[in-house]
Amino acid sequence: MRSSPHIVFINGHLFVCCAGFFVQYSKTTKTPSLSRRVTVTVKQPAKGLNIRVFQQHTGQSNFSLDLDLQLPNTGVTALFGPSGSGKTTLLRCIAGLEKSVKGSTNHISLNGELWQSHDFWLASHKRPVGYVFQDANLFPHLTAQDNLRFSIQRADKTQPAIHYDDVVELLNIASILTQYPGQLSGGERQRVAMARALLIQPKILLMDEPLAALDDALKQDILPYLERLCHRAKIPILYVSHSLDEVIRLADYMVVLEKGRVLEEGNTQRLISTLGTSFARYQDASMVVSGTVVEQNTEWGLSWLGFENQTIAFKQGKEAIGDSVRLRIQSRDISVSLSKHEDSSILNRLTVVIDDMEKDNKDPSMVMVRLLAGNTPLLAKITALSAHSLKLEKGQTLVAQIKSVAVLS
Ligand SMILES: Nc1ncnc2c1ncn2[C@@H]1O[C@H](COP(=O)(O)OP(=O)(O)OP(=O)(O)O)[C@@H](O)[C@H]1O
Repeated sequence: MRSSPHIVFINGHLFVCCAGFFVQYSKTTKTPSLSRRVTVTVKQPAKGLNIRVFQQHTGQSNFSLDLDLQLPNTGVTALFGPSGSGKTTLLRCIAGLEKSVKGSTNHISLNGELWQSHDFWLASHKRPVGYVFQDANLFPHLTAQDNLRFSIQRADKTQPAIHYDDVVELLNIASILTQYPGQLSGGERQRVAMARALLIQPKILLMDEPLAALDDALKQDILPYLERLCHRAKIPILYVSHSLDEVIRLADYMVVLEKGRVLEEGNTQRLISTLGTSFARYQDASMVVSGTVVEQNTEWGLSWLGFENQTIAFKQGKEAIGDSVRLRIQSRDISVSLSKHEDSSILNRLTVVIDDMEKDNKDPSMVMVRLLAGNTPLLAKITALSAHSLKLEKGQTLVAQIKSVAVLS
C-alpha cells in the first residue's frame, strides 16, 4: 500500500504530496511532473465513465496498466484485485494525478464530458472528483467544520447538488464538527473525510480502501454510514477494496484487476456466483441471500429469514419482523445430503437443485457446487470424494445444510 496523497492549497495553487513527490498544479501547469509514463484513452464519449488506460511504470516495478472500461453511471463499482494490480493507479489516472504522454491519443470522459484526450488535459484540480483515501488526511490545525468549509470554498457553486445539512445528517457528524482531527476516532475522521469529499460537489466519488486503516469494531461502526452514502449518492462511486465482504455489501458492479489488466467484470452477484470466475475459487467464496425477517424467538436468540418459500435461522440482532435482511453464506459452511436428517445439530436445511459443478484446479480433492434455492444461487465447497459417492449431477435435487451465516444488513 502506497501512502495517500496530501492535498494542500497555497496562494491558490494546488500541491499534491504523494509517495515522496511534491507536485504543484496551477493554471500554468498543464500536467503534474511525475517520473512515470501514463497514457489514457476513451473509446466513445458516452454515459458513465469511459476510460482506456495504458500506462507503463519506468523503474523497478516494470508495471503496466492496460484497461478499456465503460463503467456504470450510477451505483458503486468495486475495484478488486491483489496488491499491486493497479487499483490505486487507475483512480489516480481518473483524478488526473498521473501524467499523460504528450501527443497520446488516449482519453477519459464522464457522461460525455471530456477530461482527457490526445489534445486536451483537464487539470486535476478542475476535475469534479471527490477522493477519499485510506487515511482521512484532514488538515490537523482545522476543526472538522473548517475542514468541510475548505471543500465548500473549492466546490463548483454553479449547481450545488449536495447540501451541507444533508451531508452532516447522512454521516452523523453534527456533534463532532467543533473538534480537531486529533480529538476524533479513526471512524469519525473517515466520516468527516467522506463529507469533505462530497462537499466539493463531485460528479464521481473515488474511494481508495476507506476502511482499511480501521480496526474491525470501527469498520462495523462506519459501514452503515458508508452504505447509506452509497445508496443515496446520485453520483457513481469507484470503491477500491481488498475485502470481499465490503464489496458484496456495497457494490452493484465490480471490476477484478490482475497485473494491470481486467480479469473479470460485471454485476457483483452474478460474478461471485458463477463457477469459473476467480471468486468461486476463493477460499472464502460466498453468496448473499436476501429476504425479510418472518419469525423471531428471543428465548433461543434466533431470527428467521424468509426467502423463496424457505427460511434460514440466524443469530438474532437488532432486526425486527418485516425488516429486509441480507445474509452471507460461505461455501465452506454448506454441506449437501440426499435427504433431510432431522437428527443433526444443523438448523438450516434448504431444498436446492444442482445448477453446476466445477473441480478445484488448485486442490483436486475439492469440488465447488453451484446450487439454486428457487432462483437464489448458493455455492457449496465439498470434497470430490463426497461428490463421487453421492453421484452428484446437474439437475439433481438435494438438501443443503447450512452451518452458519453472517448477517450483512
Ligand atoms: N510512483 C511509482 N513509480 C513506479 N511504480 C509505481 C509507482 N506507484 C506504484 N507503482 C507500481 O505500480 C503497481 C500498481 O500499484 P497500485 O498502487 O496501483 O496497485 P494497487 O492494486 O492499488 O495495490 P494495493 O492494493 O497494494 O494498494 C505496483 O507494482 C507498484 O509497485
